[in-house]
Amino acid sequence: MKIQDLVAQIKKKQSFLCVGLDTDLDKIPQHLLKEEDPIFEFNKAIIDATQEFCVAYKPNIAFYEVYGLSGWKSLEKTITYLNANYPEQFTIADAKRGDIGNTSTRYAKAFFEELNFDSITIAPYMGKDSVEPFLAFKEKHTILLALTSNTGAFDFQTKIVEEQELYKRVLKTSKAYENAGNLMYVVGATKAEYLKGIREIVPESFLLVPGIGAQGGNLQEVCKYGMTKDIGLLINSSRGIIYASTDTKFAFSAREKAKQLQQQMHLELKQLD
Ligand SMILES: O=C(O)c1cc(=O)[nH]c(=O)n1[C@@H]1O[C@H](COP(=O)(O)O)[C@@H](O)[C@H]1O
Repeated sequence: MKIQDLVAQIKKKQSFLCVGLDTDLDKIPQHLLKEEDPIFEFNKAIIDATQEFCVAYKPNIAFYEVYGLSGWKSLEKTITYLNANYPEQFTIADAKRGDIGNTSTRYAKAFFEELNFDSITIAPYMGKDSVEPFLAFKEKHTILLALTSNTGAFDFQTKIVEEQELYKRVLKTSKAYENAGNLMYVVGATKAEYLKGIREIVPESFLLVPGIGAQGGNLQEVCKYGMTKDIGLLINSSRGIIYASTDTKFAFSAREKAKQLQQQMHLELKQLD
């Protein structure tokens, strides 16, 4: 998907919400466990119930890998369902990959070609030749971890390297990569106060912002410092939406949560007009 198409969807739906499909068999409603593929049935119900209020879905791959072959099948069915029924939705494989060049190319083919995701999350630690194989794919997007939402972010990302915080160096250095136009960045909602400085380096790039809801990040704070004239934000919520309730009304509860967030986003977007 092209960025212009994503921006058009955001404006049309008045939402820059990404729903995280971190689907856990221990947390989904128990009545689904009798289905042949409970993970897919859960995802399908959540997608159908929330799609009106969001513009993106982000399955975190760990939640599928943990179930081996059957988990991969559930993931494949989920992305196929999304692409077939809601092709306007931007899809993110939250896989946090990155390796030497030829290996990165295999990861890119797996998620961009075999599974047909629009984007993938990538760790920048191995540098240019580990990231560029992902950037080589046209109309696909590489979402580089910049400043993450967890406390461990302070172990390395905020440390000074050549007179600058490492996450700022990641932003600056990656801007010079080949096909850098395909880059987006992850910035945790719990680090909203850093967004002003981040926008000085990447004024227009789209940011994937996880960490509202369960992790305590604040949507208004993120918008205040992170929003651009073309919005430039995808705000993710996983547990806060998909486990809003765990009874037979789970899909309706998820829809209500997504709707609440969409309404808050609508208010933020009105300020851009
Ligand atoms: O890349 C991510 O999506 C990510 C980066 C980050 O810094 N923090 C973070 O929480 N995430 C992911 O975003 C999701 C957050 O889930 P909730 O806290 O349940 O909304 C999980 O899938 C995390 O793996």
